[in-house]
Amino acid sequence: GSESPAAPPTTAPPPHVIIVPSAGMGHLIPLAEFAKRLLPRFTFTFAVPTSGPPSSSQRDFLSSLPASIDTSFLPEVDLSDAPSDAQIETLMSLMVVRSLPSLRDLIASYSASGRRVAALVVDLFATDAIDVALELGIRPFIFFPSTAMTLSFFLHLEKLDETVSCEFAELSDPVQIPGCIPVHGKDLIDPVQDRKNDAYKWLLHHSKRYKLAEGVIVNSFEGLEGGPIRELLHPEPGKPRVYPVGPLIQAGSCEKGAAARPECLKWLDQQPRGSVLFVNFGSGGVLSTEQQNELAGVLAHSQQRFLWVVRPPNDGIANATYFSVDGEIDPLKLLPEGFLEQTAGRGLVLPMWAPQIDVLSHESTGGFLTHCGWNSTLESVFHGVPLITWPLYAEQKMNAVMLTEGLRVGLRPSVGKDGIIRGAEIARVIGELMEGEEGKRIRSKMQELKRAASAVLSKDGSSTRALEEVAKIWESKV
Ligand SMILES: O=c1ccn([C@@H]2O[C@H](COP(=O)(O)OP(=O)(O)O[C@H]3O[C@H](CO)[C@@H](O)[C@H](O)[C@H]3O)[C@@H](O)[C@H]2O)c(=O)[nH]1
Repeated sequence: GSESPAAPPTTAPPPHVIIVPSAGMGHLIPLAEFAKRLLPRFTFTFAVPTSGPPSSSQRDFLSSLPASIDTSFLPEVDLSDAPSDAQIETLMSLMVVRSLPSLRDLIASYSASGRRVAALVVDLFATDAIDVALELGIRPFIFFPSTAMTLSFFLHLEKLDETVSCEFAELSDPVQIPGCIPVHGKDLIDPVQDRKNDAYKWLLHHSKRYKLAEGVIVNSFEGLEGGPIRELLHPEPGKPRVYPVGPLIQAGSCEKGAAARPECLKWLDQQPRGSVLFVNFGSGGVLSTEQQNELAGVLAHSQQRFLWVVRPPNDGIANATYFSVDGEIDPLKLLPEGFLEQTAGRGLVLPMWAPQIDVLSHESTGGFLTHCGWNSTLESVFHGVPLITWPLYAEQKMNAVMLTEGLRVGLRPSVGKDGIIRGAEIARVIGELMEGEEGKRIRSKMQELKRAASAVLSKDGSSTRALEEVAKIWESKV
């Protein structure tokens, strides 16, 4: 009897992919959607750099993901030496750089256990992690959670830096980003507004490193951003390959009729079709006290139905709740006196957070006053909701320019000389969007984009094909 039973067929585990996000829900959410689309062909680990305990929103979100997308919070790094006025891009970048040794250990532990690590996906401010991938023979990819326009700007920044000597906001002519509508320097992304600041140096540093990646995955599609995407897809030496895979957005979580359906959705069920204005400034956006009161005044004195996610105002920084939305103050207490009584029934205020996808996909929602974060924008496009663009920070002003002057799917209120959008102007754009002729035109243009968004995600759509190309590369051995 030399015959031994045949070994049972073993299926090799799927290749593994490590994802390095930089801080903030706006970066985690699209990365997770991206990973979900590639199950079960790959398994994933989020290797999350930290500088303190992760926020509960971050934890809850990561632990709600399918089992084959797991999380490893990298050991806390110390950022206490960073200047107290360090900008968010500086902090995010430092956090990644200081987490590289533990990232290297984590990847090595996978390789040592015989798992093939097929790719390292880093997000826009985590390009330093590319060095670890190159060192360990793993394919480096960048996931760009923002617009193709911003990506085009990143790739063009080195040249701008060499040719422009003043601050960009001082340029009299608008800046021409390849493939994009012209933008005034003051509308470019925040970290380039002060070229002496470390945030600018970091951005320039990252932008020069994009060519080290084997590919850049961007959460957009040609029907939305034809100009920059055609430009980005055009091969040129020193330019990374770009894969437009968007819109990657979350699906709603609250079934109609479900027992645990949140109150705000039950309230929406009672409202007329397309009648409610949804007001929300992303995962971290806050208004100044004066600005918040101005908005509250309009909502209190108009007849407009609304659903408003209210945060404690902040007079210093517009992204005050970015790293955490675990607030201690009840923001409803900070609204102008009498606001809740005046708007009862017609309006609903939610402290801190809303099930945004469920709100945007609800038929009662007829408009979205947004800070123009790219996820919020894509979610609105996907559900065909027209916009009032109210950019606050990061690349949001660029997004607003694209949405209002380029695509014309939103109205942008003008900001006064003192930096405040006054009540009359707020009332004008709300009235125009919800009732006016321009609003009708915007609504129908948004419906066109909505159809284009589902087409690119269909079986033969361009985003499905781009995603498939990425998967094929990862499945092939280095
Ligand atoms: O009450 C809320 C608030 C937010 N969200 C979700 O959180 C995400 C927010 O993302 P986004 O709209 O992109 O805003 P930010 O969190 O501000 O995103 C950061 O990251 C984006 C992608 O890079 C950039 O476009 C933004 O400018 C930047 O601030 C979206 O999926 C929302 O649906 C909720 O579900 N409920």
